[in-house]
Amino acid sequence: MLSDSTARDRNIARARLKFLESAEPPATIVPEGIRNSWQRSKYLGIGTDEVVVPYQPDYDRQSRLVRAAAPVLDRLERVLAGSDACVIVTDRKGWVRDRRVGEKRLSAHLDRVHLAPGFSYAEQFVGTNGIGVALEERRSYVVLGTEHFNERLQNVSCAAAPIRNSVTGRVEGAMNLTCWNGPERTLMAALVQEAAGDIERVMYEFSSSHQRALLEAFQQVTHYGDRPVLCLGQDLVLANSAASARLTGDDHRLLHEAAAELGHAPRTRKQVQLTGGETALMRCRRIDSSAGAAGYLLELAFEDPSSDRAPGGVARSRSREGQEAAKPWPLPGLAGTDPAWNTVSRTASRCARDRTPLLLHGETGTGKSALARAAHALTGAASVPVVVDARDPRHAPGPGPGTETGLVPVLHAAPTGPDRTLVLRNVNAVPAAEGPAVARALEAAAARGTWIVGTLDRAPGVPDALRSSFAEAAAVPALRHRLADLPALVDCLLRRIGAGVECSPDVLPPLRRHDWPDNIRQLESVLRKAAAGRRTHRIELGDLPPALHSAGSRSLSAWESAERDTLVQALLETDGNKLLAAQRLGISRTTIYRKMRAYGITLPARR
Ligand SMILES: Nc1ncnc2c1ncn2[C@@H]1O[C@H](COP(=O)(O)OP(=O)(O)OP(=O)(O)O)[C@@H](O)[C@H]1O
Repeated sequence: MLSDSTARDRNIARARLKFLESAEPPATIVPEGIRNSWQRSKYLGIGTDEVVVPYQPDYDRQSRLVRAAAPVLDRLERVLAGSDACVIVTDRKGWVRDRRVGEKRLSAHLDRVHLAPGFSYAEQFVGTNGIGVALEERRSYVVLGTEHFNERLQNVSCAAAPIRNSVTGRVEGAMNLTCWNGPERTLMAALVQEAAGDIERVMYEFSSSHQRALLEAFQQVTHYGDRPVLCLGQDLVLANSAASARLTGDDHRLLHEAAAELGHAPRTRKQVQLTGGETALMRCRRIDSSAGAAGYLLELAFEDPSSDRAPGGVARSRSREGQEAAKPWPLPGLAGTDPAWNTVSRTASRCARDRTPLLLHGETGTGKSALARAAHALTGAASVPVVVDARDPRHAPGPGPGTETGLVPVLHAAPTGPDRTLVLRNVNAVPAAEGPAVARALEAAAARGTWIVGTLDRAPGVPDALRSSFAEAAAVPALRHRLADLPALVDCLLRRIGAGVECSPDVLPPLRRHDWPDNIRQLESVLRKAAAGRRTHRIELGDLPPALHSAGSRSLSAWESAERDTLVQALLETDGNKLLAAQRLGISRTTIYRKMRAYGITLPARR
C-alpha cells in the first residue's frame, strides 16, 4: 500500500499533467496557493522541462541583507552539516545571494538547476517554487516535490519565508530551505520562519544604528542654517524643506549614485545635473555607524542665486562656482555644455595658457586626450601635441639598466618648447621603477615651456614619483553623467563621420538609456557602424546594434547575446509587434514577453 504522502504526490503529479495539457484550471486537490502559482506560470509561458534563469554575477556581496544573513546562515550551516538540506537567502526579487549546502550530491543538483548565487529564482522565470511563491504571495510557503511547475525541481521540496524590514514591513528578501523529498519535510516551514526572523532582527539592529547616525548628522547640519540638506541611507531619506522643495525622487537616486561614486573621500564636492536640467553643487560626507557605512549627508547649492539663502559665505561662493560652470566653454572640434564638462574645459584652457602641468582623470573614452589637444589648439599653437601612451607595449622597459628602451627615451625625444604640448597617456601604467626618470623627463620638458598633460582612467595609482609632476588635476565626466549633451555629441560625431549622415530622433532614447562604459569613444563607434550599415539616408532605430535596445547591465554569455540579438532583430523587423515576432521565431507570445523582460529589451510602442 502507498504511504499517504506518496499517494498525495501521485495525485498532485496527475493534476499537474492534466492542467498542463488542458485549458481547465487545476483540480481542487491542489492547494490554492499552488494552483494560483501554476496558473501564473502557465500564463507566462514558463518551460517545464528546463530551468532557464537569468544570471547576474555582479551583485553587492556586502549588502545589508547579505551581511545580516551571514551569521544566521553560518549557524544553520553548522547544524545542517552532512544532512541533505540546503539554506538559501535571496533578495526581494528572488536573486540568490547566499547558499549553504549540507551534502555534495544536493549541491551538485542545485548547481545543475541554477539554484545558486547570482541566479534568479523568481516565479516569473522558474515557475512555482518555494522562493518564487513566498515572494509573490508575501507569506511563508512550502512547495513539495511534485507541486513544482518545473519537472527538474520535483525531486526536492522547499520552504521559504519572506524577510521583512521590521520597521517598514517591506519585504527585503526570502529565506529558503531545500532538501530532497522525504518524510521530515513537515518541520521545514517552522525552521525557515525562525531563520527569517533572526535575519530580520540583525537587519533591524543594523538599520537602527544607521538611522541614528544619519539622523544625528542631519540634525547637526540643519540646526545652523536653511541651506538645502539631504541625507540618504539605504531605506531612509531625510530632507529639509529647502531640499525637498527642489528635488524629486529621481534626483535622490542621481545624487545617491553621485555620492557613492565619490566613495570614501571624507568631504568632497561634485556638480550634479538634476532631472529638471538644474545643476546642484553638492558637498558630500559619508556617514558611518557602528554597523558600517550608513549613508551620505549632502549639502547642496543650486545654480540659481535666489535659491542660495545660506547665511555663511561658503554656499554663496559655491553658487558662483555653479554659475561659472553653467557657462559653456567651447573648444575646437568638441561638443558639450554640461557644467562638469564646461569646468574641465575651462581648467584645461587656463592650464594650457599658463603652461601649468595638468592631470586629467576620468573613465576611458571620456575625451581626456581630446581635451588636451583642443586646449592646446586654443592657445594658437601651430604644432600638434605629442601623445605618449605608457601602456604602449613598445615603451615597455628594457631588460636592464642602460638599455635604450622604455618611456624615458621616447619622452626625451619629444619636441619641446613654448608652443608644444606633451601628453602622457595612462600615467598609472608607468612602471614604478621608471617613475623617477619619467618625472625628470617631464620636468625637463616643462622647464623648456612645454605644456605637460597626464591622463588617467579609473584605475588607482599615480606612481609616487610622479605625484608632484602635475600642479593641477581635473575630472572629465563620464558620458552617462552628461546625457543632456548627447544630441550635441551625436551631431558633432556625425559631422566627423561624413557627408550628410543624419540621425532619426527615435534613435536618441535608446542612446540615452545605455550605460556607455567606454563613453564617447563607444558612442562614436556605434554611430560609425550604424552609419555604414544604414538602410536609408539617415540612421534609424533598426540600424543600432541589438545591445542598445536592451537595458540589462549584466554581462551576457555568448548564447544569451545571440538569443537577445535574434529577439531584437525579430522585433525590429515586425515594427515592435510582439505577436508577429513570436510567430516568426516559433515561440509563444508569453515567452517573448518573458525574454524581453529578462534582457531588458525596450522598443518604442508600435505606430
Ligand atoms: N566633447 C567631445 N566632443 C566630441 N568628441 C569627443 C568629445 N570628447 C571625446 N570625444 C571623442 O571621443 C573619442 C575618445 O576620446 P579620447 O581618446 O580623448 O578619450 P580618453 O579619455 O583620452 O580615453 P583613454 O582613457 O582611453 O585614453 C575621441 O574620438 C574623441 O575625439
